[in-house]
Amino acid sequence: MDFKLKTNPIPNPNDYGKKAQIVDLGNGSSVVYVPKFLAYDVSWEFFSYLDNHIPWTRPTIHVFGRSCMQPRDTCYVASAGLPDLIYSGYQPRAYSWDEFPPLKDILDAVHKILPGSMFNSLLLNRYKGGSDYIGWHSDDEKLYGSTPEIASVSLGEIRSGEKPPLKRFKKSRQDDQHRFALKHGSLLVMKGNIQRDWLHSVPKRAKAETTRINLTFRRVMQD
Ligand SMILES: O=C(O)CCC(=O)C(=O)O
Ligand SMILES: [Fe+2]
Repeated sequence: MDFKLKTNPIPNPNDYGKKAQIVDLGNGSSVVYVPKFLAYDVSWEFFSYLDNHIPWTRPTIHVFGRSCMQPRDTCYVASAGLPDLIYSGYQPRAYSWDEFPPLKDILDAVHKILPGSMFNSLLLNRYKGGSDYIGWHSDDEKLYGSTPEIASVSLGEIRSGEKPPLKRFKKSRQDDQHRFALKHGSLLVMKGNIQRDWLHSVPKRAKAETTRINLTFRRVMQD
């Protein structure tokens, strides 16, 4: 008897509709990068809408037993009725998609390029220059399940710091690190075991002077 997998585990970059780069990180982790996901001008329109209309906050978070101000602005959008998101001792208020119609347009574009995806929440980050950052972490909160797919759209300044922004958990040899320069209008998708086995970050970068906005679309599991 012959068996054939229902889906091809190694997707063809053309399946993503636009020129995509697929990086297999081993052990069931991979990254898909689509540099020209959104058109350049449209991306700037989204950027200025989000920069001006999102109710950005810079909350106090709690890490390693200390309180500190989160080193970037943030906002959380989620469908009604989902379990609350809590990270670093902070529970962001969940805004509704209806309050920010352009976010629904970006969500539609993400759903279209990733058939079968059903994102229901979005964490937005705004880095107002090179000293704003996000430290090494993984998005391994239980509410996303064990192998979440997370789709990340970047707008504005490219932040490709000196340090690679993805490293394997325990080992951190140079060849176990990967760096992506996330372009204006690009999409990066983290897949499979990546939140279990890898860390990612956007390091400080002295040379970055302008603002970068990042949107991470996630699916909160419902019981
Ligand atoms: O800004 C980015 O590219 C990453 C954001 C991120 O990792 C997060 O919000 O969990
Ligand atoms: Fe993250």
